[in-house]
Amino acid sequence: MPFLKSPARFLLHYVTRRPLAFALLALLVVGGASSAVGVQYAMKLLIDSMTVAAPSHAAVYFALAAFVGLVAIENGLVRGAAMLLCNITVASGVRIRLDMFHYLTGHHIGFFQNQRGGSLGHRVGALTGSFQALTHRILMEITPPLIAFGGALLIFLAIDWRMAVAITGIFVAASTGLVFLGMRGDKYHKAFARAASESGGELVDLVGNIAAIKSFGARRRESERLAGFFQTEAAAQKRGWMFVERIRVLHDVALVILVGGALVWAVERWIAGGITAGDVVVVSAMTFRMLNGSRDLAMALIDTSQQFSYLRETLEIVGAPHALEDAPDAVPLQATEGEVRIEGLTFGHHPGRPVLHDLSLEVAPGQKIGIVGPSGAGKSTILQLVQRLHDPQAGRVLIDGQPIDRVTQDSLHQAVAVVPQEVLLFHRSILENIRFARPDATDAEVRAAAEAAHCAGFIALLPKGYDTIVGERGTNLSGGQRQRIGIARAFLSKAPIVLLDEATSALDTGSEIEVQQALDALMAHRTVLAVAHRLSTVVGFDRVIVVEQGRIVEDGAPLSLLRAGGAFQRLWALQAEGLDAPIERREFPRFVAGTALRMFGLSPRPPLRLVERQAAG
Ligand SMILES: Nc1ncnc2c1ncn2[C@@H]1O[C@H](COP(=O)(O)OP(=O)(O)OP(=O)(O)O)[C@@H](O)[C@H]1O
Repeated sequence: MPFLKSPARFLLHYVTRRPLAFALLALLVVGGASSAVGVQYAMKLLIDSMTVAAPSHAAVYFALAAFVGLVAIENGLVRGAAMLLCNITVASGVRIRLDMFHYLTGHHIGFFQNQRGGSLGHRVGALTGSFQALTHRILMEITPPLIAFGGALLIFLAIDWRMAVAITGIFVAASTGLVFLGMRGDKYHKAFARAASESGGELVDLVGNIAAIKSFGARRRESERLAGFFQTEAAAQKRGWMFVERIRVLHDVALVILVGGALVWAVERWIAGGITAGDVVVVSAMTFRMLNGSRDLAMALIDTSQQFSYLRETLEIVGAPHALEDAPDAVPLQATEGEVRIEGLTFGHHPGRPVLHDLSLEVAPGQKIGIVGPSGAGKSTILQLVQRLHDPQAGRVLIDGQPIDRVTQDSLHQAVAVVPQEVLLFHRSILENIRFARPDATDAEVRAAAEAAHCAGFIALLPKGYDTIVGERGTNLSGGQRQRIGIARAFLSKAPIVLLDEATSALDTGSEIEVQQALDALMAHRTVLAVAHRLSTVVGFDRVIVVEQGRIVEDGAPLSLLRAGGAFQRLWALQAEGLDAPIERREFPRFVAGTALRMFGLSPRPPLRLVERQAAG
């Protein structure tokens, strides 16, 4: 999307999407502003026709008709322009937000981890506001005074060229002076924008963490903290606002002096017989209008420049190039069997600090493979690379023989269902949340998926069954229930490959049994890669790989690995002994006795294991 690179391109892109509407709008604006100039001239004609020695009624009525007619035309055109502008910008606002949402969601997952979600959403919404403000300023606040100035110049030239020169000088000096002064206030406006964004972000953060605030009884404390942000914002807002008001005062003083001066000059010229009474009226009215216009023009120019810089900043963030694009010749993945092949993967989040080292793995269709190992070994990273959430520095992943960086990301994600530790739910009904996995699924298919995932029982007990709204992020459901909704989604997606990332580790034993039953049903006839901390969950798997420091150190059937006396058996022994739990949770006397025995070389378990565990942990 090259139009995301600069504010001017952005504006032009959305203007040229509706060329006829914007052309008509420009015509209406120019017509309205020209009619306003015509009104001034008709006023002069009217007064002149009334103040001649022998007024002609026909000439008076003609001038009157021209005056009234032009007033009507001006208002009609301006109102028409405003209505058309409303229609165009509202419709463009919908398009802009949809385009931005589409582009934003194409960003790499790491992009979102480094941004505040609320502030990104706010920026996407604000782009519409910027487009509307800019089109309004340019068409309704900058173009009319410029046309009024051009028209006035012509009228003044017809009356007295010296006045034309004087008024041009004044107009240009007043506008540029105001713009110059106004730009000096830019720092205040930027400071206000920064403070407003910070306090807005704080507010969103607090509302999002309301449970923590309540559980720590921190309402008062947090509201005092928030007050600090609001006060900073208010002070910044006041500084910017008062700066503008002071400029206005300056301008008003200049306006009184200049209009007064122009009027005195015009009256003196009339006394000298150089110009007519109509000329005096039009000179004073035009001078007043132009000086007022110069202020509006200057304010609009300042505002436009601020909107441009805000737009530029937002486009730099939202419009940053996508780190992970579909290849230009990407085709949809044809995943029928569900074979996963990982070839020589080397990957690190930071260059020079690899998390995975030349890791290879073949998972046959329908095979269930458990991935175990110490914390930080790179287990979840393997799952992320199979989903192509990152591109590796070396190596590749193939699904049914197709390299995943040669297929479309959407088709890849449809073929790979993920059940994470924390299932993310939308503030929608249960039915919609499950159907999220496959929008064209019928109600019956959604219900069948829910049954298969052992959800039907608890859904039946909810106040509105499948139509119950789950609350933001699923807060109205228990952890185990959310997990089973996640499993129902995976059922519905019909993906041949399932990735489980510690799907049961956050659950209590009761919930775990229910979720495990749902998972067992899900895993049947699918290829499964499951990261597990509780080793008992992978005992029934076809294979287990042990990952340590980004390398596979052991690979085999769980029971044979248990007998092999290697890494898996060590992990198993540690877990069985509870040594991978924090010391304070362990049975203290047993720990002390065990340590004493080990000190005297009497321990049935070599102390090396403890040392290893501590080193790994
Ligand atoms: N977004 C990230 N940016 C930088 N480093 C990261 C990021 N995500 C993970 N890491 C690092 O990559 C390494 C592997 O992380 P990974 O989550 O794959 O480990 P894991 O084996 O799944 O651990 P655990 O069992 O604790 O979940 C860790 O050292 C971790 O700190």
